[in-house]
Order: sequence, then C-alpha cells, then structure tokens
Amino acid sequence: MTVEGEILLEARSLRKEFGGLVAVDDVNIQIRERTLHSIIGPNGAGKTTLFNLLSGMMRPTRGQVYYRGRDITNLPPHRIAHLGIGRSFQITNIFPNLTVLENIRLAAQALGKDNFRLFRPAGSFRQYEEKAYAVVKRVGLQGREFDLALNLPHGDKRKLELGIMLAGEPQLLLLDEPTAGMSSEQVPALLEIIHSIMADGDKTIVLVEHRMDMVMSISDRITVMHQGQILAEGTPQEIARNQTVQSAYLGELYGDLAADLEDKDGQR
Ligand SMILES: Nc1ncnc2c1ncn2[C@@H]1O[C@H](COP(=O)(O)OP(=O)(O)OP(=O)(O)O)[C@@H](O)[C@H]1O
Repeated sequence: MTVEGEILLEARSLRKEFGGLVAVDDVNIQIRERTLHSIIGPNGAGKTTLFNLLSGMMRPTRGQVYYRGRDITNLPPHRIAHLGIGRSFQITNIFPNLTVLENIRLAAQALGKDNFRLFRPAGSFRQYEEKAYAVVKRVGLQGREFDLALNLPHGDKRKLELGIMLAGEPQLLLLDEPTAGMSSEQVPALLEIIHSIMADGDKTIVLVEHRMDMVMSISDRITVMHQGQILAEGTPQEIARNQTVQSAYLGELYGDLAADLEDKDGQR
C-alpha cells in the first residue's frame, strides 16, 4: 500500500478550448506525492489535452497548474522538465540513429550542468555513461545497449522512451499510454518497470491508459474523464462500483471488473 503524501501537482479550473470545442472543461485535479494516479475515459474525453496542459506543452485557455504549490501555468516545457516533471512523448523524443545507450546518456547529460560545454572532463562523461548503464538495466534493455534505436522492436522502443525519461530523474512521470501498440505479451515487462519505479518510494506517476485490467491493478487512484470533465474520482474499487461511471464508460466491462475486485478484496 502506498503512503500518500502532500499534493504534488494540482490543476485548478483548467480549461482548453479549440475553436468552439471544449476539450478540457474547468478541470480540478490533485495528484498526491508517491501515488500512481490514472486518468481514464473514452476516446476524445480530453486526457491527452490535460497531459499537454500539465506538462506545459499547451497553454490553457484559462485556469492554473501548480507543482509543489508553485504556479507553473505559463512556464515553457523545458523549465517544467527541470522542476522534475517528466513526460512521455510516444517515441518522438528518441534519436533513431543513436544507440540505446547514447539516447539515454544524452538525456542524463541534458539534466547535468555541463551539457553545453565543448570540452567536458572525461570524469563527467564516465559518470553519465555509468548512469546510462544503470537506466538501461532498469528498463530491461540489457543486451540492446549498442543497438540503434531505429532497429528496436516496438515494445523495446517504449522501454527506451521510459529510460530517456528516467535518465532525467523526474519526481513526477506523466505517462501517456505507455502500452500503446504493445502486444499483450509485452505488457507485463512494462508493468514490472512501472512497479519498480513506484517501489523507489519517492516517485509519482500520472498514467493515461486504455488497458482497464492494468489500470485497475496498479492504480492508487483513478480519475474518470468524460467530455472534458471529471466524472468521478476514487480508488479502483470505488470507480468499478460507481454507477455513473458504469453507465457512461465501463458499461459491460463492469461485470468482469467488479468480480475481479471482489476476488482481490477477498484475498486481502
Ligand atoms: N490540437 C487540437 N485541435 C483541435 N481539436 C483538438 C486538438 N487536440 C485535441 N482536440 C480535440 O479535443 C478533444 C479531446 O481530445 P484528446 O486527444 O485530449 O482526448 P483523449 O481523451 O486523449 O482521447 P484518446 O483516448 O482518443 O487519445 C477531442 O474532441 C479532440 O478531437
């Protein structure tokens, strides 16, 4: 059981309009430290837009985002990243012609203070290399260190993406569908990595994910979005039993989920 901490990230009356369309409709959400907080909802519910607002990739129409109590609403994405918020970009931040190790080492160097110095001391290079190796191991890419990123199978690309993020030492990880495009056989390895990140005891993860079994099994809290608004929030058990959620979203899935959760409750 995770020990919940202070509020790490908070959105207040956060709104994003695209022309006449309200993608995020005055959303209030609080993410507590050391929790795995999932955001679910049907296609077009506004989950990715919310992520873009939280990570500074998009400016809200109105409303605020606070990180550790500090207003970060209009900070550029790189400043937000330096505060300790990492965000997955669904593969686009991978350099395809660099190796796995180089990709991760660059991300580690980008965090360091001497990334723009032309003549770096050899010691600091070694330090980044060592850190990169540790991350490679962490995301289960041992044996693939010297493969070009472009040659990795899809599941390994997703692991590399996580590795690049971890090399930046974020306190908060925003993961947008980390299992997208993965086969069911590849999912457990990714789940294990997510579990190990949470086991560090100092990390917080916000996860957008469509695989309901995964969301229900790993989340501490779940927020359900629907048409840009928050429909419900609670523990996986509360969400699975929530009547409004059932009719709006979970539908026929509910029967299986409720049975699963009853089983888990019974085993505790
Ligand atoms: N850049 C954009 N310009 C115009 N409309 C957009 C833009 N981005 C998102 N939208 C619209 O905003 C709404 C919310 O989209 P968003 O991608 O945030 O939903 P989502 O919950 O992440 O969906 P999915 O699960 O399909 O990824 C949708 O109606 C979408 O078409």
